[in-house]
Amino acid sequence: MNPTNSNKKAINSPNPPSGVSDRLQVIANGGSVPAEIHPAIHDEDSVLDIRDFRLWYGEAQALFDINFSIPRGKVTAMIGPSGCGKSTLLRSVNRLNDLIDSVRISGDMILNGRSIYEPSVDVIELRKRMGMVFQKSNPFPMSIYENVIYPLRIDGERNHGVLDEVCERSLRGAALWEEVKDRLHESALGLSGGQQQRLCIARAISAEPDVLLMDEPCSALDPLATNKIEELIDQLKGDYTILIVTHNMQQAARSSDYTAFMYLGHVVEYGPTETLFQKPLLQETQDYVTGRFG
Ligand SMILES: Nc1ncnc2c1ncn2[C@@H]1O[C@H](COP(=O)(O)OP(=O)(O)OP(=O)(O)O)[C@@H](O)[C@H]1O
Repeated sequence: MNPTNSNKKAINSPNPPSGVSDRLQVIANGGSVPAEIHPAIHDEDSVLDIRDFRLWYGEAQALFDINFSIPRGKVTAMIGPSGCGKSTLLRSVNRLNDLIDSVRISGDMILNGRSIYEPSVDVIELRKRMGMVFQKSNPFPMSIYENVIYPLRIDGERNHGVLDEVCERSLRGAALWEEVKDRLHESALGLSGGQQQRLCIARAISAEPDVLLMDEPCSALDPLATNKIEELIDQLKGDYTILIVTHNMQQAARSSDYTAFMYLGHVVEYGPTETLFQKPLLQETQDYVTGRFG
């Protein structure tokens, strides 16, 4: 497939594109190429459709014409060199970027058939339908129990039976119950780093989100704690749709069902993880996943 002729800068660049291998150069020159989307994705039931999504920080465009869908009950990883827009795209799903004054967007995202960016959308309600886990665990300075049920508390739930049940279910779901069941009312800040991250996952799933967003959830953890989170991701999929940003190629290969390779704000190739890592459609993807650049 040839790059599109949509951008004059690319067409008139001193080294005009001659084919697939020049894609990243075209993008670097400010041009646009259509993403390679593997047909397998079309067989999936999609929970989130990203449509012609673009984002600017002030004058600087960080995301370009993003079009892809996130399959329900699967783990989708976003990979790509630093600064390619992975976190920006992830944060756009729950409209966290709204909190930055200079951000402007166009296009839309459709969650379970409903627009995320329509003016009438209640952003607080929208965020309740998303769980978010950050790079650095962020337990609140309160008990383990209160951390887990926090989303229900702010929703006004007072029934102790319901709160207890959600607390146990979420902690079991986050593979933390056995380790903390005898100290639920102790401070969450006394847990280890890996436990704190699993606690944040428990809090994120307590409100049964439509999508669980994870931004480098293991980057601050040691290999053992990382392993536990990866096992947990494996257990959670099916019940939850997970969208994860990772720098760690092995982690993407191990933990995800689908992978999107991004470069300078563009999705370059998106498909089943195994294919993307072993037999991608594009040489550029092959070069990235085998560590030739990035
Ligand atoms: N708050 C912000 N204001 C202005 N520019 C920003 C802001 N956040 C990110 N950017 C820019 O947007 C682009 C994409 O950044 P983003 O953090 O989304 O990339 P990333 O792929 O997640 O990077 P990394 O892997 O290093 O975390 C970068 O050029 C970055 O400098």
